[in-house]
Amino acid sequence: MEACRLTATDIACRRGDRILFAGLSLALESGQALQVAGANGMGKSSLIRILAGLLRPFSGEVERQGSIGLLDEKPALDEHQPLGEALAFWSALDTGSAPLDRLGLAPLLDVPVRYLSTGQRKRAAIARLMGQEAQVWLLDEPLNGLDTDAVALTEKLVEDHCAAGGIALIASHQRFELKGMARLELAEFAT
Ligand SMILES: Nc1ncnc2c1ncn2[C@@H]1O[C@H](COP(=O)(O)OP(=O)(O)OP(=O)(O)O)[C@@H](O)[C@H]1O
Repeated sequence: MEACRLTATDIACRRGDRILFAGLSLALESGQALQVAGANGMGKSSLIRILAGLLRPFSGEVERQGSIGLLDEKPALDEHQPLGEALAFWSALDTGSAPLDRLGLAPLLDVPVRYLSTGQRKRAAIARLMGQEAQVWLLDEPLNGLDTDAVALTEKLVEDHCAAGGIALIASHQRFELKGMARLELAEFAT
């Protein structure tokens, strides 16, 4: 994997008329992972969106080197299509292949996306992320709805991604097991 980098310098986030956090800086290089922790409403999803380039920071700068893969609560999969076809739309464009068997999705390919359970939906979103082969993973609550086996698998996939030279930033209030992962407490930047 080509070298990648994600930096945020002195960023602040405004939502409505509130500044949620300010003075936040981070720098991630190839192979590194960071967990962003914080209570509900602290601004974890907003930070992920700023880092992804989907939301402008109120102040400060973000620099990205490498392709971005975003996993959030809205998988970009057509709700009206069977899972297999919804994933096939992306696999025609993506470079990688999704590990459908490992993610327990193989028996679900005929099921319309809208009928998938919360955990199945999350697994499908992870499958798409894997197929995308992006260098920088921005994961918003990646463990939500997953059972114990799927949690362990997701942690392993992130570990492998970083071992291959990728970056992972994980916004979650849940514990995410990854050796050597740094942790950022959003509360320390709350205004
Ligand atoms: N478009 C918006 N306009 C105004 N306020 C917003 C907007 N989007 C989010 N907010 C507010 O910004 C705050 C932070 O939201 P955000 O989703 O980033 O928090 P979070 O830490 O991810 O929360 P959770 O753990 O509950 O998912 C919340 O108070 C939310 O209501």
